[in-house]
Amino acid sequence: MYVQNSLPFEEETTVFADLILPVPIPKLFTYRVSRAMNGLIKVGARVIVQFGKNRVITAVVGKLHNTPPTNYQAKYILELLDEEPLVMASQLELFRWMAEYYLCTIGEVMNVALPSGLKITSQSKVQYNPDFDYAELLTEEEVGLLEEIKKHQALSYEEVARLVEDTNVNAVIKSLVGKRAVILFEQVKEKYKPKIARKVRLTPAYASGAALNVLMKELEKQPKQQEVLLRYLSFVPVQNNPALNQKGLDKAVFTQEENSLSSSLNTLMKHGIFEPFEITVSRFADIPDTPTVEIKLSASQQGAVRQIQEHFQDKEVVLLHGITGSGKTEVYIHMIRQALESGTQVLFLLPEIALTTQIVVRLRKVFGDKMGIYHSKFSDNERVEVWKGIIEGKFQFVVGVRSAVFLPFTNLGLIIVDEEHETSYKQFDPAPRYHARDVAVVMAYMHHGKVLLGSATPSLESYYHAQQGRYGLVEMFERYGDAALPEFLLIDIKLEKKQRKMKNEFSSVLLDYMQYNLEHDEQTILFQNRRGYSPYIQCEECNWIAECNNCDVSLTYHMKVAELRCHYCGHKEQVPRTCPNCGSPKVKTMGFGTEKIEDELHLIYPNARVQRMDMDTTRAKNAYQQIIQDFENEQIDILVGTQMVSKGLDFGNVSVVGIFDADRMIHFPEFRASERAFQMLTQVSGRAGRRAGRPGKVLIQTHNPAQEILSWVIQNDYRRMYDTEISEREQYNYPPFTRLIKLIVKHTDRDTAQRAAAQLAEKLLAELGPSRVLGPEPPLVERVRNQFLFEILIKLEREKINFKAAKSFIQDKVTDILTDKTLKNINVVVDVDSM
Ligand SMILES: Nc1ncnc2c1ncn2[C@@H]1O[C@H](COP(=O)(O)OP(=O)(O)OP(=O)(O)O)[C@@H](O)[C@H]1O
Ligand SMILES: [Zn+2]
Repeated sequence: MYVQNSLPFEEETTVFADLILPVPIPKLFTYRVSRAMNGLIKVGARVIVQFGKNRVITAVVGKLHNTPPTNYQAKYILELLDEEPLVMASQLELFRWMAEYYLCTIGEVMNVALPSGLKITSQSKVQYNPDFDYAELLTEEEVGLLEEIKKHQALSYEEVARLVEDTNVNAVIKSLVGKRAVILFEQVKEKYKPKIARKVRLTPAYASGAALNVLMKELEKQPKQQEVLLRYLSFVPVQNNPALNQKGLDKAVFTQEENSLSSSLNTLMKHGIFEPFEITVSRFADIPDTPTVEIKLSASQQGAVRQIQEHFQDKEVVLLHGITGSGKTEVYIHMIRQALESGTQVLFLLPEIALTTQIVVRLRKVFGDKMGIYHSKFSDNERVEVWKGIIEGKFQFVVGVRSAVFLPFTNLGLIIVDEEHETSYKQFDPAPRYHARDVAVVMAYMHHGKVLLGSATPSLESYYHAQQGRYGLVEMFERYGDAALPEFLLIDIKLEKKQRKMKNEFSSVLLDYMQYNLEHDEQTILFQNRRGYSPYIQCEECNWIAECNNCDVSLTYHMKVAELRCHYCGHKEQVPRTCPNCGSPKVKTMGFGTEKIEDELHLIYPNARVQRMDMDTTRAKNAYQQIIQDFENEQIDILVGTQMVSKGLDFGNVSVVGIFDADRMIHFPEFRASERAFQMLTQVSGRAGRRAGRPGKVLIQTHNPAQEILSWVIQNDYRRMYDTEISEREQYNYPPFTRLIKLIVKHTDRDTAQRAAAQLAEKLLAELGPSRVLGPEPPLVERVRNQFLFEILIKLEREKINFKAAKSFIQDKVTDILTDKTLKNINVVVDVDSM
């Protein structure tokens, strides 16, 4: 199936290479291969080329041939970076598919696929320093900028200039460099550097018991040098076991302190007693690597494994629907083992947030350092290590977030997608706007491998495919061990308010349960899917609300930093002391987020150990991990958080889960709202009572306890939710019965945006008909970062429509708009399978 790696070249022929350049232009570029490079260059290798007047960029060889381009003179490739392909033929095939399916260019796919450490650039770039751990040193502006840099992996000076408000870009960058938050790249060079540890050891002449005794005597007159030797021996007991000397000791042991011993160590090295050496260390060393623990599957888990295997006989994909705490992870582990034993590679996908200590540690215990980890919180260097490790055969098995689908697998036997319903599997920006679960299915097909999707609350799409017989379905309806599902209490806060029983955001019932938990050393999780202190501030006199300058959205009040912040563009400003509109001092915070709940908890329970977990408290590299660990060690009584607390966490001592503001999730104006609310409520509830003998309680605060969806959650009745929702989807032509393509038209001028969107919609409508084209309409937030948005939603039936042809038609119409001279600077985002 895969193309041959390199052409057998005759001496005389001129060789050309079609290159994949990281640019959004939908074609490959032909460059000329020099004689010297001729026999060496291979498809999938990286090369450096000049592109345009003064850009030097990294490209990947897509094809080798002997046909010169007809309409331009091919430039020479400047440099060949790899002797062996860095991008496998199987990846190229997948990337081509992604570009075609998601309506973007293969260059854009490549750009996202390659860790930036494998890319080279001639411009000065600022890159996030992954080892930076001192967020508290930064000003607010720097924090915002750093977030952007992190998001884009690296930014050029110009890009940074566009992001900072005051004109002094240099000063900001200089400060960030000074604080070691970012790294500057000036020249053309590879960014990846292996991590080196500097070590010292005794030279062979001294590495035995007898020689050491002599040496000890000799050093009696040099107490400092003797101290070096003694310290070395205390860590590396060479007297008892001379072989230990080989591994040596970190040099830092002698140099890192106030009265450092480095000069004495240097003297000893000069005299040939100690010798320095270096080793390359893996960057994953800090994740524990404990020996294998044997796990016995329960009867229900064994049953699930057997059924999955049976389905795999004739199905490519199996959906494992197992309730929260049913022990899906152990089932995965079993399947992974089998696949590895049969000699294939395995990929385990996890949603962004859940990939932390807990599950990784569980997998590490079983698979040790044969397992690679691919995560956005890891540094670029670490990602390069995984990439190369897969090619070298060091990692047969990789656990990773959505971008792990880009890794250089050649022989995938099994892909597991845990929490397959998670929306974070869908990438929104930049292109390719792919869904990692769907890509996994295609990928497995290309590799002749299998896919196991798992969830306690499957997406409607996957469950539908299972109902249709396209996927195998395996279900587990009991928790592991004798743990029971939690009991639910619906708290009518309308009633409590009337009876004046509420204490700020807390119902009396919730307070009672938390009190009980505090007294009995049991833990509580509180869930509010909104960060910050309050979502807006308002003037009591004139009703003025603080809004963002750049976006049509209210500013969130953050108490700890005493600021108003825009959650769409990152804009920040001071909190006004008086209303800017009428001058009244009665400006009040309205609504509540996690920060307010945390704050109130401190007042209500001054002695309780309260921790908040949301995007604001988990920015630093290890913050998330630390919170999880503290909670696991029961050093936290109450954990307050956004959806971060709802995902896959497994704690034994949580007996109460409290949910605020359930109504807002349920009534969100979006066709997936019921499905999402059900998933979110079920998942967060599932964190309670996960061990036998310790039943859990879930308290849901709502204005309307009679809502149907709450009864589904309480009865853990996924099927009822599914049946109700699926019939609505069918009736109104929504997925899984249709495929959605969302077009977002953007412009800084509202009229231009609207005009362009209307034009585009009209053209689409003429061909596709009114039942398939909705809009244009402004989205919930009409303006973001000073761009006005209009959305067009296209619904294409699964069966009736030729998806490929329809997409190509849509792409054409989009190109028309983008190239329309009367619509300067218009931007259109094309989002296939939009969520
Ligand atoms: N066979 C087993 N032997 C010992 N412990 C097990 C076994 N199976 C599951 N467990 C334990 O039961 C608990 C729940 O399992 P697990 O976390 O895999 O559930 P899950 O199905 O992934 O739930 P969720 O969907 O809520 O994340 C874990 O603490 C796990 O270690
Ligand atoms: Zn904004």
